[in-house]
Parts: sequence; C-alpha cells; structure tokens
Amino acid sequence: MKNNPRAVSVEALTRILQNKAYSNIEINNLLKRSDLSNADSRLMTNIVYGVLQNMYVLEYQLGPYIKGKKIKPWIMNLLMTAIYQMHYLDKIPDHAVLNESTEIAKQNGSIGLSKLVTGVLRNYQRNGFRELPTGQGEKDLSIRYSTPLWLVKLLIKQQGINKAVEVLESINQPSHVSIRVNTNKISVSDLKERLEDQGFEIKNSHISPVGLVLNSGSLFDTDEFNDGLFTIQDESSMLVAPALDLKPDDLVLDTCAAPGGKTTHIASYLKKGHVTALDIHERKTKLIRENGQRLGYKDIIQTKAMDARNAKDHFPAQSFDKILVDAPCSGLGLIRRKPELRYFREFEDLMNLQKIQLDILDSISDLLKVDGRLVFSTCTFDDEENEAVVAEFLKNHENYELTPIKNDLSNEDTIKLFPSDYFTDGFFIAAFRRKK
Ligand SMILES: C[S@@+](CC[C@H](N)C(=O)[O-])C[C@H]1O[C@@H](n2cnc3c(N)ncnc32)[C@H](O)[C@@H]1O
Repeated sequence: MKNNPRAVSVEALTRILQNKAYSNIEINNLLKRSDLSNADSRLMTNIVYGVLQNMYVLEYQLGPYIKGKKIKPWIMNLLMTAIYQMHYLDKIPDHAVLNESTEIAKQNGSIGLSKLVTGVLRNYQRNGFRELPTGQGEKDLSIRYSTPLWLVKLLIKQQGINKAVEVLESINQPSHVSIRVNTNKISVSDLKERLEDQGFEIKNSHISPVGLVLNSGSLFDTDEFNDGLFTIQDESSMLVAPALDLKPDDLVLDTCAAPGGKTTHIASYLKKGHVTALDIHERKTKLIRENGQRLGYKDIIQTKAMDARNAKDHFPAQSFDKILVDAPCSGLGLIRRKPELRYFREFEDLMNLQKIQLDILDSISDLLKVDGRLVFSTCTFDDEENEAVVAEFLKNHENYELTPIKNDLSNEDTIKLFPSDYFTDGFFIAAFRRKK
C-alpha cells in the first residue's frame, strides 16, 4: 500500500488523530517512506488536509449510516477520505473511490470490514451529500465550520457572533507562504525580482515592509534560501521585532526563541548589541544556531537551554534593554496551517498556558532595565492568553505600563490579528515599558 495515495492518507490521518501529532510532520515522514509519485504525493496531502479541515462535516455525512455501529478509528478515517474525495475532488469518479476504499479495507482488515465500507459508501452515493445546517446557532456553526463546540462558544463569547463567523469562514481557506527578507544582505525589490525570474509568483506583504507573499511553491531549494537572503516566516510574526524599538547596541533577551524566527529578526537590527536566545528544549536551541548561521548573525546570537520561568535565577537584575516573551500558547491562530490543532485543544489548556505565560513574564520582569521595553506575543486570538495576561501582569507589576506599538493596523495600544483580517496567522502583540 506504500504506493497508494489513498491508503497512505488513511495511515497519516490515523497517526495524526491518534497521537495528536502535527499534520505537516506526519505527512513529511510518510512521504519519505512511501513510493508515491509527485502527483500522488499532492493528492495524499490534499486528502489529509481536506479531511482534517472538514472532519465534522464528513462525520455528519456518515452519521446516518454508521449510527449504533462500533467503528474502528482507521475505518472511520477511511470512510472520511472516501466521502471527501467523492464530494470535494471532482476529478475522481465515485466508483473508483468506492472500489479502492473497499480494497484498502480488505487488505488492512477483513472481508467483513470491506463489506461495511462498501455498504456505507453505497448508501452515501444513493442519498448524496446531506445539506449542512445553515443556522447561526453554536451547534450548526460547529458542524458547518468543523470546529469543536467549546471553541465556537469561546469565539462567540470573546469576539461576538459576527467576528466569530468571519473567523470560522476564513479558517479553511488555503494559507499563503510568506518570507522575511534579510535586508542586511539584499533589498526587498531585488529579492522579489530574483525569485520572480525563477517563476515564483510573489506579492509584497500588506502588513510588513520586509515581507513577501507567495501563493505556493517550495523555496527551500533555492540558492537565495541557502545564502541566507530570507527566512520563511508568517507576516504577523514580522511585526514583533519592530515592536521592540531596537537600537544597534541593545542587549536583548528572547525567552522562548526556537526555532529563531524572531531572534534572527532581532539580530538584524543589532551591531554592537547581542541577543540571548533561550528555549526550554536543548535540541531546539540547535535550530536557532542553524538559522543564525545561515542568515549571518552567528556572532550576535547566544543560545541557552533554559526554562524561562527560572530566568531570574540566571541573570542579574536589569541585564537587558529589551526583552521578548514570544510565549508558548494554544496556537489557535495557526488553525489554517494546522487544521488538526482545533481538535486537540481543550479550554483547560488555555488556562494552563495562561499560567505559564504569567510565570515567564513574572520571572523576567526584574531583568529589564528601567525604561526598557518588554514585548509579549502569542500566535492565538484567545483573550485568555492575551488581554487577560496583559491585565494580570500589569495588576501584579505596578512598575510596568502598557506602551503603544507604532503600526498602521490598529488604533489600540496592542496589535491583534485574526486569521480573517489580513489572511495571516492569528496573532497578538503587547509592549510594556518598565517605569522604575
Ligand atoms: C511560539 S514558539 C516560539 C517561536 C519563536 N519565537 C520564533 O519566532 O521562531 C514557543 C517556544 O517556547 C518554547 N518554550 C515553551 N515553554 C518554555 C519555557 N517555559 N521556557 C522557555 N521556552 C519555552 C517552546 O519550546 C517553543 O520553541
């Protein structure tokens, strides 16, 4: 089955959903071990992402035919891949999907299982795609946009129904690839021209002067990537280093730094200054060093494996001019890129993460010089991990104040981007000044 894109899709989905694994990592691992052609690799990737994006819609379709039956997870995944292909992929004839699905069930399971698969898919074929619930109620939205009920409720509670629907409508649209130009090595326009000459379709970012946006294509094999002329980074993340208002001789602490996307951006502003980049995972600090080396900032970046909650025990008070806490978070802002995340998170996770974020902020609060600038950022739109953290931090640290971030995107002191606003990841940035 190593050369069958449908069988590999089922295996990928089963691994992702059972192990709560990242889709991109599982897909890449399986692609490396399979014998799929390029076209079949694209089909397999399409099926896996399509099923993850539409999982509740597909379950809703299967509901009437599997009611009361005990279905093994991999058979459920097989059925979902079949319905996804029949409904969403026009080029594949229904009978081909049905035959192949039956064959996969037979080879991996038993004749009994293959009969079940045939029966369910024949029923679906006969009755067609069930119309989806059209209301604005939480349950209808949950099915229609394939998002857990708790998350739909949270979005409505925090952002109101209109914004919630806007966000939900946006999360299954294809994501873009964006790159941050290493402007110490090449100008944005020169790099754009060089990549366009190689056939890439590229636009300037709407929200960052150093960003370029591509619809698709892999850039890792280009000379420009290997020469450190750019790095792959979401546009929203490109707003973080500028929010630190960096000066060439600043001493900077980046507390949660791997793989170093923001560390290298910070380094690009520094001349005499340095950035100390921490991450809790030793193996991940290697990624920061590799990125620093490729982009030409090896001597400006120092890495250290450390739990940032203990940072106060490792550095003298007032060691840094600027501190970035790009905190561990639920990652809900990445929902378009990582569709599986929505099924793995629970509300309790958000509150646990809020506690970790506050502990990190508390630990570094004495390490910033008076009049220094602290930036807190997350890749989530959840208020509990953003505004609530800002409020709690200010309540417990009277020597800090919120300070506006210069930008054209918002009149608020903080920046909050939803995936629906500029088609970036969802993101939040707040900046503080230490008063005394
Ligand atoms: C949002 S990611 C950081 C992305 C990074 N700033 C960038 O731009 O490439 C959060 C990082 O925090 C690290 N992390 C999680 N808990 C931590 C802790 N208590 N102390 C330090 N790092 C932590 C994770 O390993 C992860 O690499």
